Amino acid sequence: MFEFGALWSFTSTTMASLMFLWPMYKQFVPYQLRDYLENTLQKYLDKFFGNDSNFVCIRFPEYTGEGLSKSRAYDEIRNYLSSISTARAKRLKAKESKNSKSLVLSLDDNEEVTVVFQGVKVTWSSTVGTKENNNSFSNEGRYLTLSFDNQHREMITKTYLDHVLREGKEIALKNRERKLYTNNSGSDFSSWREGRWSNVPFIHPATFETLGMDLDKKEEIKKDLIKFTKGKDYYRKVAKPWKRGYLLFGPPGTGKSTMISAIANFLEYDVYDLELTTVKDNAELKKLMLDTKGKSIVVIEDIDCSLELTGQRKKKNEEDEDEEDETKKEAEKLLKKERGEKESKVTLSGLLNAIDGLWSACSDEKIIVFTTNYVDNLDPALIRRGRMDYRIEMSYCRFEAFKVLAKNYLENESHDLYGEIGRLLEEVDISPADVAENLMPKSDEDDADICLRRLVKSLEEEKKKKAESEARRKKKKAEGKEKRGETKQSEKTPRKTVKKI
Ligand SMILES: Nc1ncnc2c1ncn2[C@@H]1O[C@H](COP(=O)(O)OP(=O)(O)OP(=O)(O)O)[C@@H](O)[C@H]1O
Ligand SMILES: [Mg+2]
Repeated sequence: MFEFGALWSFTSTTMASLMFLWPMYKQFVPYQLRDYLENTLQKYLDKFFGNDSNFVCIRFPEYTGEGLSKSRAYDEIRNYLSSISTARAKRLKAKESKNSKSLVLSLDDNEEVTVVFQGVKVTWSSTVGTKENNNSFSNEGRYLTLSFDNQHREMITKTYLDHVLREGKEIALKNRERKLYTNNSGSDFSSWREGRWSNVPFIHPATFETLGMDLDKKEEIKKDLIKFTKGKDYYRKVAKPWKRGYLLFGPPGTGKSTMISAIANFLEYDVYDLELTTVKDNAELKKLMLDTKGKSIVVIEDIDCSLELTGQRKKKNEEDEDEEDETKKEAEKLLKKERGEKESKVTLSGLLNAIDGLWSACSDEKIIVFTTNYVDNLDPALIRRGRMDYRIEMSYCRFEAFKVLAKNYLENESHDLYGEIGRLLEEVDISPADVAENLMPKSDEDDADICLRRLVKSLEEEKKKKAESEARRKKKKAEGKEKRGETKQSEKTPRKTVKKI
């Protein structure tokens, strides 16, 4: 009885002291010493209970063994842990993201978090090495440790670690600052310093919601894009590189460039704006393409003006018509030579190879976009299916597109003038850019009513112009007919005379 009482009083005193001392220990003992003490204690306890063979630890140092290069695996695991820690860890570390959009939370140093994966419990801990080796030159500076029961070794080292790295990579892609790249010209001084592409943050605000176009067409495009992004296995199955070509064509100001930004924002892709005229030759073009990363859009704007990509295949009779143009182009070439500018030697076949030659399988998930005002001017080989898989015609502004623009610019969804505007838009070909210009308030006094009236006025003017030009065209045609009639008559007369003779 006495012994039980003594044991009880010893246990309760020890527990009370521990409860009292624990917070002080946590607060006052430096974490390096705590780390050491806890690890040693753990080792003895494991030995005592015969547990030491059951636990496996994998250490992931921040720096790789090779000099100062940062370990990619460490970064990916940290990304993976950031979302888990935010929900579960007691101590977190906050850092401002690169684009300062938000704070990024991660597991604090010397803190741990437990994760259950497929029913198996694993523990991640984040450690800062001891003082002697805690410097930037040491591989032991900071590291993450994964510990788990030995019986799950196979599953954790294969399935779970794969899952962690994949998730980490995806999180990094989501959090990254998106870029707009442009190619440096070969002769540019900066090209060898900065690489083939220069970049700036991509911050264009266009989205599919703000894009004025036929709603069904918009939905169709979005569906196609989503299908593409989920198509990794499909493309592998059909043995095709994971890429898709879009051809955007239509008159100026109909939203082709805006559509590219909307696609980039929708898919969260980078954009490579390729200026073909500054690419020296086919070899450089190939290198540029090889230097692009996945999850990106490679854009060649105004492809019909970029290079003479149709020249070699022109029919004979067209060549005569273009003789005058040729002379002009020759003069321009000479002028360029005099100025020391280099002529691009990229050819159609070079471009075709760069788009879907062997290189295209080198990086995944890439969209190639061509834009043009004159689709008929392009060589059929350049825009055949398989190369340009999806053709999108950006057309003049009709009522549905107008409603989107009115909502964007005026925050207006209905008005008495909508009926009249709808009718006029069916009769007149006006670009969304022109409609947008009319809808944009020019002063603080400009309200929706004033802007819509201004639009009606310019639509009516367009209608009048169209009627006038139609009348002129008809008149010309009639005059032409008349002339031809006269000529024929005058041609016929001598023939008849000849016959008579
Ligand atoms: N469909 C549209 N929806 C919303 N805004 C548009 C649309 N089309 C044009 N705009 C507006 O007009 C401006 C010019 O459009 P954009 O540059 O996209 O036309 P584009 O078709 O690329 O013209 P170009 O053939 O001359 O390059 C844009 O900044 C945008 O504000
Ligand atoms: Mg454009």
